[in-house]
Amino acid sequence: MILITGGAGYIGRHLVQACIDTGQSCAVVDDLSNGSHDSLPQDIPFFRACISDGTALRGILRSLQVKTVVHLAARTSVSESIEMPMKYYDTNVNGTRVVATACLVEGVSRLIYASTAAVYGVPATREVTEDSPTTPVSPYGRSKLAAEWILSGIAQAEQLRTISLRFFNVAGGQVLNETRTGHRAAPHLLAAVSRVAFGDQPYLEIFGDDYDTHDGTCIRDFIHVRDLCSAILLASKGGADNESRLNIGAGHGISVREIVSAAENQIGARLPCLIRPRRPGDVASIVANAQRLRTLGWRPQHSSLPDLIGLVRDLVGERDDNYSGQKFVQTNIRRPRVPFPWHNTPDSAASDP
Ligand SMILES: NC(=O)c1ccc[n+]([C@@H]2O[C@H](COP(=O)([O-])OP(=O)(O)OC[C@H]3O[C@@H](n4cnc5c(N)ncnc54)[C@H](O)[C@@H]3O)[C@@H](O)[C@H]2O)c1
Ligand SMILES: O=c1ccn([C@@H]2O[C@H](COP(=O)(O)OP(=O)(O)O[C@H]3O[C@H](CO)[C@H](O)[C@H](O)[C@H]3O)[C@@H](O)[C@H]2O)c(=O)[nH]1
Repeated sequence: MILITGGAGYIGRHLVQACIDTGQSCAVVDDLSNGSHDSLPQDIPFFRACISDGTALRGILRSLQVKTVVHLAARTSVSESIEMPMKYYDTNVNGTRVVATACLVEGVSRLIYASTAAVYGVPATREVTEDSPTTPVSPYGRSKLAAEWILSGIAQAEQLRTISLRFFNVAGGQVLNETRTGHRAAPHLLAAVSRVAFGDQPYLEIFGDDYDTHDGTCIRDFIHVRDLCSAILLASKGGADNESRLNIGAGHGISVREIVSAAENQIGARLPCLIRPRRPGDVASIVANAQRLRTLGWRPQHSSLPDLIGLVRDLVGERDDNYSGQKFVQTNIRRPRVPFPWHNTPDSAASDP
């Protein structure tokens, strides 16, 4: 039995589905601060609790005889962490300490921790390996790294095996109709592109086009959430027990502009875009060296650019209400608020279109 903290969130609900698909039993604990119980199958044991409540956690671990915990619950926005750092240290550092303590007391064998590429900060090399320096530039990244340190310290002293999986930019399978399903609109790039494509958001804000990259926009390593889940399941079955930290990325960099252009090609319409100032906490470029993960037999199956972008169009078909692909394109043709994405002037970018 695997207990997934934060299992009602974006990655969590995909992980629950991956468990079901592979016959792995699982349960979820989540305080629903940014998740939705409705997005989980009814027969998955669900406990509404905060990870900082050690008594509740211990009771859940004991009653289900949990042997593996996948710890996803966290505050996850880089920009929010700059505005509200204590919220991040409370949940991400103290919350992880409480989860680890409960695991130790209840005899859990393996704790798999959702860390992040944000622990590397501004990389000195094009690709980062697990041994690259960790110099996070946001409270989010610092809080996730501090939690990694707690876990590696425990692993050296106690029976609990811990591994930090450093997720790069997870994409795909976003919730549509976010407001209707009670999810907060995800700030991630691919989610925002999908919203603009569906007409749920009037335009895409591109945060900075003056970075030192080939097209001036930031470069990220996007990994499809299904590929991410297969890596988590590999670790949950002991396939990464010799590692203490692992990069989980596809291993290739894609710029914000490349994402937008690929989406435009897929849907046959322009995405209205506005160039905004750089977003605090963003780094110009970060790409995983995922060689260690590959050595364990993992390969990305869904994380190529066409696969990632294909989702935008595929989702149009999934949407059950008024959005056929035809209407979708018309929506964008009829309602462009910015005539040509890349040509807005600094003046026009200063105010909303
Ligand atoms: N999405 C990404 O691109 C990405 C990249 C790197 C790392 N990660 C990490 O993966 C994990 C999951 O991210 P996500 O994108 O699914 O985020 P999410 O916000 O969708 O999911 C997090 C879940 O944790 C729950 N939660 C938050 N605080 C809690 C608390 N105190 N007690 C119990 N539950 C709580 C929320 O309700 C939510 O359901 C996080 O640890 C995040 O740092 C995500
Ligand atoms: O509407 C948007 C959203 C994003 N971006 C840009 O797209 C890139 C990716 O931004 P995301 O918000 O999608 O992702 P981040 O790289 O900021 O962070 C994500 O990946 C990190 C790991 O690399 C963290 O773990 C974090 O939880 C997760 O949000 C950044 O350059 C950002 O400025 C835009 O231009 N417009």
